[in-house]
Amino acid sequence: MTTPAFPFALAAYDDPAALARALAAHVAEALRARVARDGSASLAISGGRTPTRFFETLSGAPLDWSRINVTLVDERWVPETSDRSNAALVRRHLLKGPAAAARFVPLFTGAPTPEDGLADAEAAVAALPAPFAAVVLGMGDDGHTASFFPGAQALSAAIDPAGTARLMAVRAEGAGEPRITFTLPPLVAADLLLLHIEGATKRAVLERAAAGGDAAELPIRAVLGNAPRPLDVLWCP
Ligand SMILES: O=C(O)[C@H](O)[C@@H](O)[C@H](O)[C@H](O)COP(=O)(O)O
Repeated sequence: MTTPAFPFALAAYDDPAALARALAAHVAEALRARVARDGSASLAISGGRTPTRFFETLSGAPLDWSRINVTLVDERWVPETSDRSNAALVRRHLLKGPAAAARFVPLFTGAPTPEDGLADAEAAVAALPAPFAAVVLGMGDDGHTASFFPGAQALSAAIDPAGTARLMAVRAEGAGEPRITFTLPPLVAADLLLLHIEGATKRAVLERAAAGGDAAELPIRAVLGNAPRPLDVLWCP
């Protein structure tokens, strides 16, 4: 067996419920540790279809949620009335029960475009305790993570490990609507950085990415190649 260009550590679970329990336990532990150390903590989570069960499980975690800030790794530039809104997903599935006490910092500002809203969104996230205690990434079948989409004009700036912008507006064919995303540096600086993927297709994409090649083709490579240690991946069929 050849060593992959970008090593990662994969934990495989039997089913989505077992994965969600393990993921929620890891994230809760990272949040608890940061609250104990600093008095507050922040968490950045992904939207899309995969994380719903994880959100539901985490919402019941016995944490001092009033000390926890929650934001999104990326957001589609739509209001919360849209069924494409990641913020709406977080409100519906995470910010309830004990987790209703968390402070949520959405990325959508109501401005007409993400370029117009960028400064206000930057100001909102600048107030978050940094670095993130935990970041949970997802991945699309095209190898995008956060809003690092193949073919996006902003891609090389968004995944520049030496970049200084925290947020960036992104437009890409595969993205649907315009988006706003955290850039690579604040994401890989998290105390705990996890990738949550489900299904054989995504696992195959991850393995192809890890074998090496250009991040412009499979942007998840930017995370695999710049994470401070082999990326922790939670997977189930
Ligand atoms: O807003 C988004 O779309 C996400 O934050 C995105 O990066 C997501 O994690 C992947 O697209 C996977 O999405 P699925 O879970 O729907 O496959």
